[in-house]
Amino acid sequence: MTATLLSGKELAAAIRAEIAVKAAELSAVGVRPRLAVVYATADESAAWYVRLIAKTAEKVGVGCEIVDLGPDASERDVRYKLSSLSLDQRVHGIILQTPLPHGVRMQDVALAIAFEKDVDGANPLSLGRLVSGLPAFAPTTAEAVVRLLDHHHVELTGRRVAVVGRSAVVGKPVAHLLLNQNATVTVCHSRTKDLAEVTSSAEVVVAAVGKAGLITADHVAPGAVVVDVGTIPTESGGMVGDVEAEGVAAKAGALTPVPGGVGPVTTALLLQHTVQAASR
Ligand SMILES: Nc1nc(=O)c2c([nH]1)NC[C@@H]1CN(c3ccc(C(=O)N[C@@H](CCC(=O)O)C(=O)O)cc3)C=[N+]21
Repeated sequence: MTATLLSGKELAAAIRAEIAVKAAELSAVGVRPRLAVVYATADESAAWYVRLIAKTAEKVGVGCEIVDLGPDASERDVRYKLSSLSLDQRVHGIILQTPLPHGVRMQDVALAIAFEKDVDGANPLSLGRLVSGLPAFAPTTAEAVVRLLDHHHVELTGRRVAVVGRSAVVGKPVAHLLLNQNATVTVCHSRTKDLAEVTSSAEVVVAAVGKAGLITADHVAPGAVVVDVGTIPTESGGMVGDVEAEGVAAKAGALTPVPGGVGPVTTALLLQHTVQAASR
């Protein structure tokens, strides 16, 4: 048996087409949706992702402002920039890219992102509102996982789902979104004892750790649905996920590819949130 590939390309294209229409409508009444992308790292893959956002934004008629604070930016520098962008009437969405400079913590600086512009759900207030059932933007990667499963008609109600990873940007919010879809969610992490035993008793496994090949065939039940959130750059300039794809594809029922899975949906949702923020 070989797993069905759950592509994210078609869903991402459909979301982009929707955004293009809405962005054009807004531009026609004088509101051009605009996203600010802030980064403060010399990390090559972050710079690559920033360019990808800018390129995609341009294609769908969303303005994009790239702010490079440099890898030596202080907490104060980052907060100041996020505060001024929050006050800037022309900017509707703000994303602060990771990784951040040494000693700068996302939860501290993201408080400076106005929550109406917090299109990647980074402000602790957004996460709190989300969990409380109040309107808020979810972190795009977490939302992309649930949207992709829905697009491929993967039922979540009553299903056992194992989330591997507990970050504030993916693991925790995706666990919450899955819970909202009535899944029974187990969150695993680096201290989980016998990870393979836990994940192989799940019908859906979401891998969101950032360690290449962590999830092998031994970690999944025959026929399970596996979502790979990892995007780890390889030395040859490619990209791999948290899932050892070849082995897992031979055992799982379905698997999201890397690239071409969760990634494109993530970027599309970032722009969709920006258009939603602009239409308010
Ligand atoms: N605050 C914050 N939020 C993020 O969401 C965030 C971040 N920081 N830092 C960096 C990572 C990385 N990330 C990716 C998103 C989409 C693709 C993506 O679309 N990848 C294409 C690759 C296409 C190609 O290889 O050319 C694909 O999967 O098909 C990749 C990586 C979001 N991140």
